[in-house]
Amino acid sequence: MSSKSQLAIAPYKAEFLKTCLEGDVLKFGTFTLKSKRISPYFFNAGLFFRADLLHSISFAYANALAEYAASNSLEFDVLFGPAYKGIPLATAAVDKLAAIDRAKYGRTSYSFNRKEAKDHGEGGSIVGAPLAGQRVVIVDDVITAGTAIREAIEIIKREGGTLVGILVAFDRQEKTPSLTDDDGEPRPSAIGEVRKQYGIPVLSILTLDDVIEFLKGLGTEEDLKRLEEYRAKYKASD
Ligand SMILES: O=P(O)(O)OC[C@H]1O[C@H](OP(=O)(O)OP(=O)(O)O)[C@H](O)[C@@H]1O
Ligand SMILES: O=C(O)c1cc(=O)[nH]c(=O)[nH]1
Repeated sequence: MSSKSQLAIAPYKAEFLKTCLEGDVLKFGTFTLKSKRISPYFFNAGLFFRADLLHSISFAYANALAEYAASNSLEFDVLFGPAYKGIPLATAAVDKLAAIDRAKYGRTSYSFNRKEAKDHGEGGSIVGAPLAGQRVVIVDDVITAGTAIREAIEIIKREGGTLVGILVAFDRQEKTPSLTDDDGEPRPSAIGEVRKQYGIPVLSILTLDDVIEFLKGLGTEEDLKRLEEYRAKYKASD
């Protein structure tokens, strides 16, 4: 890999991106998204199952959150991981927060939803910390059209929690879908809309722009070209 491409983005991002590429978390090809868009790349956080990969992503989450919290006086009680892929991410991130600063984060908790409510035993649809009266940060993998994040926001509201922030590994920086999807009209991203609507920080470790910068000069011209074409088609206006 050339040092030129690695210098184009922050070193901690380049490090995380290399881990994603080595673990096949970030792949190039042809993928159908939840929004039905056809994408030339896919970020599969389900592949952070190996100890070293989970360690890498959960530290990246915890560092990003702790740094933002320190410089912006953000306070939170619970990390909420939407089912399914958000579950191990939020759980591991809470553990790393305590490793970074036990005095500050030792009592920070995790919580997640069941996709189907359980009607026996302890019942209910939330596992982990109850959300009522708590300041909650959503920890998830990717935001594309924002459907999953809006579902998570509704769950937190319903359970009586207060949403204070969102942290994702990857911001695809795509405009929100319209009825015809490819209508050529400028629109903001789902992240931009959520930021505006709720007035909360939405943080991401990596963006599509970061990946494109990183790939420049790496000799993967075909992937780079397809990513740039996709960005031109779906790039959000914010
Ligand atoms: O912004 P959106 O267009 O909603 O798409 C992004 C979401 O879609 C996927 O989750 P999915 O709901 O497929 O569930 P999973 O975690 O069980 O894979 C992915 O993990 C993101 O959370
Ligand atoms: O939009 C999606 O469905 C999506 C995109 C992506 O890169 N990764 C993922 O898990 N889901």
